[in-house]
Amino acid sequence: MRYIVIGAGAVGGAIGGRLHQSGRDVVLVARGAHAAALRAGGLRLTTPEGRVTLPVPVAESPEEVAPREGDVLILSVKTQDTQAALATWAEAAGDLPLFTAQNGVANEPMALRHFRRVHGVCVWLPSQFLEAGAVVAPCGPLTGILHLGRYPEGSVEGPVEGDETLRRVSEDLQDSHFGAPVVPDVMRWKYAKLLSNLGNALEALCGPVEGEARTSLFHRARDEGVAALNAAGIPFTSSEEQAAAREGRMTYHDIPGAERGSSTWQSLRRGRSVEADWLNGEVVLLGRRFGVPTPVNEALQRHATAAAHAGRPPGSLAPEELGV
Ligand SMILES: NC(=O)C1=CN([C@@H]2O[C@H](COP(=O)(O)OP(=O)(O)OC[C@H]3O[C@@H](n4cnc5c(N)ncnc54)[C@H](OP(=O)(O)O)[C@@H]3O)[C@@H](O)[C@H]2O)C=CC1
Ligand SMILES: CC(C)(CO)C(=O)C(=O)O
Repeated sequence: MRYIVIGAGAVGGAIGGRLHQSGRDVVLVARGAHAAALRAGGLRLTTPEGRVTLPVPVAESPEEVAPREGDVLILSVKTQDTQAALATWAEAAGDLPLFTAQNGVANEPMALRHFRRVHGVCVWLPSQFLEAGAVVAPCGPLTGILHLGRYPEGSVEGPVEGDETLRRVSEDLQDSHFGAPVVPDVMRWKYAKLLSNLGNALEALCGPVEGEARTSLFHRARDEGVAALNAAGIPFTSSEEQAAAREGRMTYHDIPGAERGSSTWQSLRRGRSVEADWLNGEVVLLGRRFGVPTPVNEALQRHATAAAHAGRPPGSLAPEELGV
């Protein structure tokens, strides 16, 4: 089995790097200065165990990878880049299985337009990509926990337990410093994760979610998300269920010299576009469809997107300036 990791940034670099370290066949697909740095000097992966340089093969296009029978695609671009990546890879990938190692809940239906065999991944994997060629994955003993499941759930190919691809990918990940439970309801996990990611834009705009003003804004954004999911009849795992899955298995370690911030914070820090339309924007969409007011998520979506367009760095807004 060869893993083609499309979008080898924070999450893709950590997953691809760990799989490579455990002897799996991996190709990292990257672009721009990051691709050049990976080719020139390998992937510099920092974990609580230290920093290693991994000579993982790198590619920039399907032609260079030449996908073949037995390959598995892992999609780990931000959601705003999903459609373009799917369109680039679908033809060359044929009937190969695709795993969506991404936040939000919009990637799986997008992927299903192009790929028959789609597997959702709920990604608990704090990781940083701030410098070309370098990824930091600060958690241990597990680097991350990746719940895996078929999309759509209960699809035509029989019970999830009999899915050979899921079983093998789960085994490979578990040999590579990840928890990787196969679940029959991966979207239930992903909707719960979406609720926690409603704080990403807030942290990127206003700084860490601490202190009265920012904590209260996060709770309001989350409450709107819960109300929208309930109104839409969408199930999500409870905080207790999620905490039990992670219990003592993933502790955040301070890595000297490494900055800390969510994936959206990192996007602003690197001057890139943000994922807010697909995180806060998912709640806004559901709110509009099911009659639930979502003013805090609307403000976070709007301000985060504007900050990215204007090239503003993280932390440029006071909580009061959100106007909610
Ligand atoms: N970072 C984290 O801690 C976590 C992130 N996630 C989720 O994981 C997903 C990925 O996030 P993250 O790893 O942070 O994102 P990153 O921005 O770190 O990595 C994505 C990489 O994909 C590259 N890319 C985009 N499109 C293409 C393409 N068509 N071909 C090749 N490369 C491409 C980007 O390039 P460029 O830089 O040029 O745009 C970037 O290098 C998101 O959904 C995020 O929310 C989930 C849990 C934790
Ligand atoms: C909340 C966090 C850091 C956890 O992995 C994340 O999902 C992100 O940065 O997008």
